[in-house]
Amino acid sequence: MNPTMKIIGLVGGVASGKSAVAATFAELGAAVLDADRLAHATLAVPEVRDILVSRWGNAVLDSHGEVSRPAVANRVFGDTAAAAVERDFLEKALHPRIRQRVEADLDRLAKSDTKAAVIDAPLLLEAGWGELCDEVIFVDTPRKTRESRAKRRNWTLQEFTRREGAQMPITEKRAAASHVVSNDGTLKELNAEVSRLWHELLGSA
Ligand SMILES: CC(C)(COP(=O)(O)OP(=O)(O)OC[C@H]1O[C@@H](n2cnc3c(N)ncnc32)[C@H](O)[C@@H]1O)[C@@H](O)C(=O)NCCC(=O)NCCS
Ligand SMILES: Nc1ncnc2c1ncn2[C@@H]1O[C@H](COP(=O)(O)OP(=O)(O)OP(=O)(O)O)[C@@H](O)[C@H]1O
Repeated sequence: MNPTMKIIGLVGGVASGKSAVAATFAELGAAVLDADRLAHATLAVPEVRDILVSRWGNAVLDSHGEVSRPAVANRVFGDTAAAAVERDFLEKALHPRIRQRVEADLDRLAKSDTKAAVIDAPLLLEAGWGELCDEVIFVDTPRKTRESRAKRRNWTLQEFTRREGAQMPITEKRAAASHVVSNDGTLKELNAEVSRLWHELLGSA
């Protein structure tokens, strides 16, 4: 057993750089649990696919019969009450299953000599997973910088705004965090800041 393993959650706005921070923690020796990837794997579970088809029909499947993420995104993001209802449905189907996977990974890691596990989950606080964490780091990046970085994903400003609007307000995420990392500079500067924080959190462990 490894009772000293630290569990670190990452929060921040859309395209704030949570995955970039997680990548630096991984280089320093942390294990990273990527909730977006776990969500994608969960969408591929047949039972989940059937739940989504029962609500949205076959239009939500791609030509291979797999759940089409763009089709789902179109139904759940948006500032209408109807989109919020569909998003709630999706999250009720996915979040308990993703959490199970996160907890199973944490149990496995706690039995290894891993010093820290990092949970990279855009909805960490909204989903109530903050309670799994010893520390929560807010990745602080101005909105304009995030918008321009999100363009590299071929997201329009509208797509950015739709997703950001479906999340907890930035000020609340920041207030809930135990630490803040600024990501308005270069990746090199970010790496240096994350390294400093790693040593602060883990000491000589
Ligand atoms: C809606 C889906 C199919 C869209 O897939 P797509 O490939 O376009 O986006 P991807 O999953 O890579 O997410 C990219 C970003 O969108 C935002 N986002 C994703 N899901 C949500 C959500 N439910 N609410 C608000 N923002 C979200 C996050 O900032 C995330 O980092 C997918 O995001 C999904 O299944 N979401 C529900 C599960 C979930 O809540 N995931 C977040 C991790 S817990
Ligand atoms: N300091 C930086 N300088 C330049 N590009 C950066 C920097 N930090 C992150 N990026 C880039 O910005 C984009 C968004 O970063 P990243 O994917 O880490 O954000 P995220 O918070 O995980 O996003 P989301 O939760 O929306 O998926 C990526 O293309 C990443 O390479």
